[in-house]
Amino acid sequence: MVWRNAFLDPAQAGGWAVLYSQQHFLADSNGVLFPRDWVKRQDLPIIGEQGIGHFGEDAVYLLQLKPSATLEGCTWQSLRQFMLQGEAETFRMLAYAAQIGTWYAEHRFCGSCGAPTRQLPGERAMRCDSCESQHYPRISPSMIVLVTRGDEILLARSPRFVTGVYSTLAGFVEPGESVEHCVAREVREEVGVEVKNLHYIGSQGWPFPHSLMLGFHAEYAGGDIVMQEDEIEDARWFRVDDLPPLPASRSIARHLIDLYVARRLGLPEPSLP
Ligand SMILES: NC(=O)c1ccc[n+]([C@@H]2O[C@H](COP(=O)([O-])OP(=O)(O)OC[C@H]3O[C@@H](n4cnc5c(N)ncnc54)[C@H](O)[C@@H]3O)[C@@H](O)[C@H]2O)c1
Ligand SMILES: [Mg+2]
Ligand SMILES: [Zn+2]
Repeated sequence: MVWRNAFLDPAQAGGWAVLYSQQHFLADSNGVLFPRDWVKRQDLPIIGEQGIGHFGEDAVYLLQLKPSATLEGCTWQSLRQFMLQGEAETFRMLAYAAQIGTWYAEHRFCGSCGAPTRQLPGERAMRCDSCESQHYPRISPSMIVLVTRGDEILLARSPRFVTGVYSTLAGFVEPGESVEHCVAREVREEVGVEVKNLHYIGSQGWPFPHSLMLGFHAEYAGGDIVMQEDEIEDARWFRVDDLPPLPASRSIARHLIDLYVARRLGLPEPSLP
């Protein structure tokens, strides 16, 4: 089944609902989709409602709930869990739903003047009538890069990672800089080395909570590894045939690594998930 984003009017009855709060979805043994009209009879603390798209032929709505909400036979499951183990199209749907939920939760009041906002009909925007501003879903561009040196790749560990896992370097683009500049700056800040010959590989929406990852390969150009305090716990060069535990297979971090390794070892190239 294929997921497609769409703007649906919540005034329409019927369809299916995903039940969302703070990066979690209610799920039972049948999954995350519940008959919407039935859900609305369950006396749940609903904060907001959005029509978000179609899963196959079915209309899907996002019901934003208070975190205290409970539904018999259901448990709250994290978006990260669906990224790690869920079916691909279901994860795409939930990734979109979570970002719409985050946007809605963070823009119920105007950031400029503090007045309550209202949702514009027909557009994914929160409107402040008091100061006439509009607030759209926020997307945070971030670079992610695999630094390479022939048969070696530079991987690092953040203290936040699962024990033993090493990954590529990543960081948020700052206002006014290009993504290319961000790659060079973040690599310098996090591991102290210089890079050259950037190659853009591809991008990935990353809903934790609203990053857009822009992925690169870059060649090592000089410098010794100097780790950034607090951010980087360890960073080293690894040979492509002797790698540590790597990030989740659905991440662009993993794709950048797998792609480079495949090219070096003459294996078939993987495609971006
Ligand atoms: N999909 C993937 O494969 C993959 C892999 C690694 C990182 N990521 C994502 O890349 C993003 C950036 O990576 P990072 O954590 O190394 O970033 P980073 O190196 O820029 O440092 C993180 C710090 O940036 C600050 N920050 C948080 N949100 C921000 C924002 N919207 N704009 C600017 N600064 C912000 C915070 O102080 C945070 O501790 C994160 O969202 C992370 O989840 C995705
Ligand atoms: Mg970083
Ligand atoms: Zn306002």
